[in-house]
Amino acid sequence: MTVIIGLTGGIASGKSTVSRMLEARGFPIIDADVAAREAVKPGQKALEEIEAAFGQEVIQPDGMLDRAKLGSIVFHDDEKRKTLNGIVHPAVRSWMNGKKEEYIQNGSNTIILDIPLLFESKLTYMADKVLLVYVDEKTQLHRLMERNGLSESEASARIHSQMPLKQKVELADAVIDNNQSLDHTESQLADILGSWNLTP
Ligand SMILES: CC(C)(COP(=O)(O)OP(=O)(O)OC[C@H]1O[C@@H](n2cnc3c(N)ncnc32)[C@H](O)[C@@H]1O)[C@@H](O)C(=O)NCCC(=O)NCCS
Ligand SMILES: Nc1ncnc2c1ncn2[C@@H]1O[C@H](COP(=O)(O)OP(=O)(O)OP(=O)(O)O)[C@@H](O)[C@H]1O
Repeated sequence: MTVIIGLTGGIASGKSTVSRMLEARGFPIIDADVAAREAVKPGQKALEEIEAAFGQEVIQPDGMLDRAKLGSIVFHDDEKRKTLNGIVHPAVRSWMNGKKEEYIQNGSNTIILDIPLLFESKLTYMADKVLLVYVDEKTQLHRLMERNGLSESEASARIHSQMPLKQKVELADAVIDNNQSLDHTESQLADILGSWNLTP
């Protein structure tokens, strides 16, 4: 029976960092952010629905979604973010389920679902166990500003559009403290993989 692990956290808490460590150990990763980018490629229904809902201003001259523009709208407006989620999330779920079936067919023992909004979108039913990548808010803000070149207010708006990470700690089956070095993160990951007896 294939074990499904939900990998989650908050924006810039270190999910991709941990999923790269898992990938390096041979675990298949299904990334919701990748699914969300696939869903809004030119020609996809979701992109047409986004244009209908948000206007031409969020579409670049080359027909691609203007992610920065749309982000500047939805991370400051809960209702508009709900509209976007309603358009994109069904396509994300169906893409992830398709990939999951492929890996199950290929005989994977364990599949990692990297889902930033696992708790917010009530997707815990998709996972047998949930692994949270935790970081304190100050570090999260600094790393997000640094990585994305965002102002403090833009970064803070993104962080506060999600469930507080502290709240997610209580809901997860295991937590990786990603506040310190990458080695420290990796050694916690190794311990969890061992205690859960997970193989790729
Ligand atoms: C708003 C968009 C265009 C901004 O694109 P951008 O390239 O700046 O960010 P990217 O997609 O790489 O997401 C970065 C991180 O932002 C956070 N985030 C993204 N979307 C959301 C959302 N709707 N609500 C809360 N947090 C979000 C996640 O932590 C994600 O890992 C994009 O995030 C998007 O299409 N979001 C809607 C789809 C979605 O909810 N994706 C999250 C995974 S399911
Ligand atoms: N332990 C660490 N020490 C220092 N920097 C780190 C550590 N872990 C992650 N980072 C850096 O913090 C930033 C956010 O990490 P990462 O991209 O893995 O987060 P994420 O949760 O995948 O973000 P998103 O929600 O946007 O997908 C990156 O620039 C990454 O290199």
